[in-house]
Amino acid sequence: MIPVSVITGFLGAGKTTLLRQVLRDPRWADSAVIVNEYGEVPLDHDLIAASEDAFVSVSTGCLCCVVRSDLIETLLDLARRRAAGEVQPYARVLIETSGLADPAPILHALMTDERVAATHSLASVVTLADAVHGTSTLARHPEAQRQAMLADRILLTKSDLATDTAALQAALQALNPAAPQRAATHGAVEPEWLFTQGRLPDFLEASARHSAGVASIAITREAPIPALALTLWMQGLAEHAGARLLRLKGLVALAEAPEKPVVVHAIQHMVHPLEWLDGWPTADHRSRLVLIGEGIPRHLPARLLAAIEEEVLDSQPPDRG
Ligand SMILES: Nc1nc2c(ncn2[C@@H]2O[C@H](COP(=O)(O)OP(=O)(O)OP(=O)(O)O)[C@@H](O)[C@H]2O)c(=O)[nH]1
Repeated sequence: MIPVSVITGFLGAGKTTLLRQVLRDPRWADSAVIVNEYGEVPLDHDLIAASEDAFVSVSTGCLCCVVRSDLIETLLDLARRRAAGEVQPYARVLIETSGLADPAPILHALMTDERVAATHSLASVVTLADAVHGTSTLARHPEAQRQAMLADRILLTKSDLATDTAALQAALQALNPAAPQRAATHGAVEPEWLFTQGRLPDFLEASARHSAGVASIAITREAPIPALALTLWMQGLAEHAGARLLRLKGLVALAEAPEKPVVVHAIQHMVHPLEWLDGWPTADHRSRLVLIGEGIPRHLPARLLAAIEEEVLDSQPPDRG
């Protein structure tokens, strides 16, 4: 599986600057980069290509669907060339989205295209917020809010230019209480923090909080969950919450193999195929699920899970139950 990370953030937030900095690190230079720009002139492409020895493919377009299909085809074409030995065997793909993009359709496309899912896994969504303009951008642009809501990690850029980032940090925290935040200047941040898979505990340990309509709801379970119950629960949630479910993430001990947790990952109602880890990343072996949603009744997810679990356990043959 080739890990894919998505770098998003409003226009001018510093995405290209970050990418250039990351690619300068010899350990991260073996990344393929896809830049998704609006407009006719692929400027970022040149900026990155001029400075670094990495592959850059550009897809341009204005409509989400155009961008989306271009992006998928670009990704698949890269993978084909990688498999054929036509390009270096890059270790990961970093996608820079357009500053105006709501990342949800892009994440959907990545997670639901079967050809992509067969060879790629979504490692992280990194959102950049400009310390100078971030607060007003968030207030004015729904795309910027969506970018913050869907982040796994939030990087505050241009902290050298702003003396007080407390208001921006609070606004981001309100939109996405689960995403850890860090400040950086000119993209100087450890790439591991941004792009390494398995940082789920950060996300999961954040406390559940309410904000204007958006809430983070956490479920923690001591006992392993039967695989069937988990599947039915996710289906039930998708039916009940639909598009109001913005993000679901979890690390779950399945009753069938509790020593190997599965990573549960969904964006809105699209569920990513389950991914098994070789072992637990920390000493905490409880199942933990976090949902970020708009207007989902706080107790609905936990109650639904409990009801389905009971149903599944009851229906098991006595010798197994
Ligand atoms: N002072 C300062 N300037 C920065 C920092 N990060 C980025 N910049 C500058 O901000 C401007 C925009 O940065 P880019 O990296 O092009 O931003 P982007 O998000 O790729 O922009 P778009 O592709 O247009 O959305 C450039 O002039 C950068 O040099 C920072 O941490 N500090």
